Amino acid sequence: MAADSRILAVENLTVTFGGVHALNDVSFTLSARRIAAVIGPNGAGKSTLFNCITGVQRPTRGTVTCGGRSLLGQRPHQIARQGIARTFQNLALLPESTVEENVLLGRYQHTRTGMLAGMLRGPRARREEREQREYVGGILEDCGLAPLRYEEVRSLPYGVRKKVELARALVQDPKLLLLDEPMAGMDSREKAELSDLVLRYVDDHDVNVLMVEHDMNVIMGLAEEIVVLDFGRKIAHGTPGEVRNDPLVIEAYLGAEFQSTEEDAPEHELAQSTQQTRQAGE
Ligand SMILES: Nc1ncnc2c1ncn2[C@@H]1O[C@H](COP(=O)(O)OP(=O)(O)OP(=O)(O)O)[C@@H](O)[C@H]1O
Repeated sequence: MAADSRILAVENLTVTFGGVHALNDVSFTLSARRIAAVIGPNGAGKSTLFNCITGVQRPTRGTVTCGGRSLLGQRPHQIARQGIARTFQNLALLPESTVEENVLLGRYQHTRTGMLAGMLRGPRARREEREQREYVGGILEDCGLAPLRYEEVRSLPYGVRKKVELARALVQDPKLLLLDEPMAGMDSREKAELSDLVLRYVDDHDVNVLMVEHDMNVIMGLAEEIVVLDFGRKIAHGTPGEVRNDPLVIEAYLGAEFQSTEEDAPEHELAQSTQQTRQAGE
């Protein structure tokens, strides 16, 4: 085992904007479990947490380490190179480029030939470009996007664009994948498809996922571990069963709807379908 195998450790993380504590002394460690979630009401600090992990936001105080290595002071592209990939709450795609072109952008840190060689299109650059397109083709296939490879992103429905953004994160071959509201704006069929895709990907790759998502059916079906934020503070961290029965979480966010009597028994259609997929893969 490596000296520090913890995939992500957040310690005393604090971010202050003027008088507002977007994050207030938040600490947690993700380790063995593969899919984790951060939940909480609007303004709880979820996006700020993602911004700190990806180097977009410098914390006022505290540390973030991945695999034992501090991420503080690193630029977003340096953090991406360490295997941390992210999707955004609001799509960050190039609408006038094709699906393939958008997803290829995710491969840039895996290319060896530089920009100049690429522009001059020497044989090495051409070979590398072919390899990258093949790699991207495989992920597009996995994501069900292969038939749309040469379509411009702006012509696609919102749910499909969310998938394109996920594909762009997956081609980075990340060890930590941060998904910021990946299911927002999707219908229940699209959510079930995307949940299955995430589960399959996690089963087939050495990757940990941390997601922010408001749909509790999705969270309860996918996450093995949940961190709950409220007004910038961590109010709970545990399994779905623990979190949904936590009085603080019920009061701040969930209400009584997700309370359960039977640990880890999914009550919802999507949770059942994703759990079945997971069991089938075991
Ligand atoms: N750049 C900023 N400047 C000032 N305040 C900010 C900034 N970014 C976030 N905040 C504030 O910090 C708090 C946490 O915001 P954040 O976006 O992290 O919450 P969130 O949990 O992601 O919310 P949502 O679920 O609505 O996306 C909020 O009060 C927000 O208004």
